[in-house]
Amino acid sequence: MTQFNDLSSLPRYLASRRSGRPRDMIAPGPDAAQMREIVRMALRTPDHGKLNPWRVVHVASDQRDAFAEKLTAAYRAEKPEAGRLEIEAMESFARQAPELLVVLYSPRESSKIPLWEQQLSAGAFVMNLLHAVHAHGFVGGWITGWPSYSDAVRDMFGSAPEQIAGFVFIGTPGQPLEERPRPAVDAVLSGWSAAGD
Ligand SMILES: Cc1cc2nc3c(=O)[nH]c(=O)nc-3n(C[C@H](O)[C@H](O)[C@H](O)COP(=O)(O)O)c2cc1C
Repeated sequence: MTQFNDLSSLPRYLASRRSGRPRDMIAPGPDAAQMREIVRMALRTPDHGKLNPWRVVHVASDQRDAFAEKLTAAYRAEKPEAGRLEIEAMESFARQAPELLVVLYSPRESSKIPLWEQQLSAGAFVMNLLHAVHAHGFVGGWITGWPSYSDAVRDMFGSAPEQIAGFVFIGTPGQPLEERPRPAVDAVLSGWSAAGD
């Protein structure tokens, strides 16, 4: 059986990294001090121009009901025809897993650094955040879905032109993690051909 997120060495961890499924996560999650340390580690993210075009909002566990209420209201406002199941899915989204960090992409539009590079840095930041979560013995899951693309939801955490890069749910796996198919190295890695053929 594969051991995922093997913390016995850095290469072993990187070779066995696996996200958790937020809806399967149970307590414990990180405490306040661990959460600060997780974010501190994620600050070591490649970032052209030292712009830090990303920031994080922690939704505390006692704020999840309020988030669920606001999320379902935003969903209803955009989709007045939504049925009960869709609304319940939004409620579950807001309440799943012990901890929730919302990562915002905060572009510096006046900078000379292209926005594409700032977006790449935001993605790298979320990946680094996941590594930091796993380094603390927890499991993380990066998800987007409808809430990440709603301006009303974005406005709960930030303001335009910011965008939600992802919801990072954090906890302990409540179910064994399962392997996920990965591409073969040769499907991804090729040698360069100077002739372009
Ligand atoms: C930008 C982004 C958004 C994602 N959104 C979702 C999502 O909404 N729902 C989901 O099930 N997985 C989503 N994923 C995939 C998971 O985060 C995760 O990568 C996937 O389940 C595979 O697990 P792994 O990280 O162990 O490879 C997203 C990944 C990325 C990079």
